[in-house]
Amino acid sequence: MATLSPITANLTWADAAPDTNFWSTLAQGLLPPYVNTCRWFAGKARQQTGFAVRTVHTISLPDGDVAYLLILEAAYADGVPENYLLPISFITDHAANSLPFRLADIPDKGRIGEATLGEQPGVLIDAIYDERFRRTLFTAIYQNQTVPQPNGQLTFHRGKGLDEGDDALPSQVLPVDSSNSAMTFGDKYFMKLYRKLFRETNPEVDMVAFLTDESNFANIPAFGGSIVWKRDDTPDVTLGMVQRMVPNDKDSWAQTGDYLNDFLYAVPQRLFAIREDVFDRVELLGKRTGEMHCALYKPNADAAFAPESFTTEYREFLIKRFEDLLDRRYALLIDNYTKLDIQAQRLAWVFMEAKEMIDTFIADFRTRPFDSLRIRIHGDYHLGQVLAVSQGMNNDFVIIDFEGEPESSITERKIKHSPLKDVAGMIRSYHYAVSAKLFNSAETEGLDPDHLQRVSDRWFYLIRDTFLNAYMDTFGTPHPLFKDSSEVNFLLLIYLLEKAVYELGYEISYRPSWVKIPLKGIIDVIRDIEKIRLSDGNTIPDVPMLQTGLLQTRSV
Ligand SMILES: Nc1ncnc2c1ncn2[C@@H]1O[C@H](COP(=O)(O)OP(=O)(O)O)[C@@H](O)[C@H]1O
Ligand SMILES: O=P(O)(O)O[C@H]1O[C@H](CO)[C@@H](O[C@H]2O[C@H](CO)[C@@H](O)[C@H](O)[C@H]2O)[C@H](O)[C@H]1O
Repeated sequence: MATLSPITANLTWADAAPDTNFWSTLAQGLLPPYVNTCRWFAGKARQQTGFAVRTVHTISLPDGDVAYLLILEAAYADGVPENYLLPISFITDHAANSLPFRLADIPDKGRIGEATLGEQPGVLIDAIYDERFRRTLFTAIYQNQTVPQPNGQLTFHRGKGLDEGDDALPSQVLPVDSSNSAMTFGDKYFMKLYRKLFRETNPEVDMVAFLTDESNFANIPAFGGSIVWKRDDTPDVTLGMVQRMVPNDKDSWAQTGDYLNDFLYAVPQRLFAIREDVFDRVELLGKRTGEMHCALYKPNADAAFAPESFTTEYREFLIKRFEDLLDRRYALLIDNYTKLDIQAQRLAWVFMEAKEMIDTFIADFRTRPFDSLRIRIHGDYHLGQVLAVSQGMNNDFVIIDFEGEPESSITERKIKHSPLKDVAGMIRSYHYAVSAKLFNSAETEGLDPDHLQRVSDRWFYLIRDTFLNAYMDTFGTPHPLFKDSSEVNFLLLIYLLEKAVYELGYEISYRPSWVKIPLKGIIDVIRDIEKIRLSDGNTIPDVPMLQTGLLQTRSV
């Protein structure tokens, strides 16, 4: 908890909702330092100019107390402000012992700060750690409630995946650190509260509904309901979603980490060891990824999901977005350059020096003929988005988190792309997995970094090609979505580069010690672009395969 002086106000917590002075004191005092410690807050690396509580929704708790759903605006020196959802409860010292949960169990990251309100000392907490608040949200969904608020209404919608009789399940907060907050109910349901908010419905709800209702895709959790803030003449804002809980051993990031342990232990002995079942798992994930894209490819679907070609509009959108992303990343790198270690600084230089070449490569995308198709995709596909399931599904995978890239606007997240963007996401993730393991483990301390890099690359290329081959095999020929291997390779390079450049910002903002991983990913693509660059530098007639050449001989 931030060690700031407690705030004091004359009002009682129950009367706080309309008191703008109180919220403004909070937004200028306790909230900024607190929010800056939260994993879900994406503005840490930006120059913040202030916070403001824009809306306060009241949630009445079963014992007569209240919690509030704050819409907190974060403003920056550059760019538009962002809005975040912050549920908040006030636990008085007096009431602390009679609650259905123990204050001592709330982790520091859930404690906003001390306050004395109406002469009652206590602590302000993130309400997800308040069992009464969690229960109230779930009951409201179960009962399809609509709760009027001074600014619109909160609509709780119950989906098909929620069973009768499940209205009073014990709940807990999942200890995962990610862009949103996760809670579970009776180990049967999973609720996600979205943190960064947009003036539009969240694409995750559309995607989950389409994959369940239109395609019967079995490898996602069934839809259990949603929480939406509705106002007249303003687009709906999705605040949360419930899905069936998938009993999973771990996500594929953790599972790949386990497999990599075996690999890691062999490295100091100069052994290159990958178990056969690692390849089986990677192949299965390639197949499930292909099946997810088949399920999203419905030639007769309505406009939101119908396949589209590589129109000029899309190309211009992608180019503009990429150029903006690059500009922001170069600026972010310059601002944070001195905080990087020497190795990261070297990689950052190579990236900055390749700017012109990258610009030319992107520009080629403007005019290059493309006959491949675009569809709705997962959008933020990586190993952490795939749960490894053993119970009932026989060591299979379940794909989650269809929210898209946290940094993109919601409108952008609904734009159709080549599914190779997801494929690139997973390839990047394998690169992350091996890099994080080999370069951050005690077992490899003191080993020659160049040797480690070679070993890491070898693992990565083998796994990447195994994944790609299994993915491609899922569709049969001719491929419904990709015209030929040259288009596949060009698109993969462009999406790999875009993803790694995106990740660079993610790491600078959230995990500065991992910045080297996406930088290395960027440099790898730059090397591939260098290979295919023609002396006249204008167009690339045929794009050869990345590194190992497996795709080159494949027909698609
Ligand atoms: N349906 C589910 N069943 C069980 N666990 C889940 C489910 N959905 C998500 N999780 C767990 O919660 C974590 C966060 O969920 P995710 O959808 O990725 O949220 P975020 O948008 O915050 O990244 C996942 O990594 C996974 O461990
Ligand atoms: O919070 P989300 O799951 O929506 O996604 C964000 O966080 C991810 C990290 O948790 C981030 O993924 C990056 O790190 C992963 C390892 O932790 C790695 O597997 C991914 O390849 C890498 O992109 C993701 O980019 C971000 O959007």
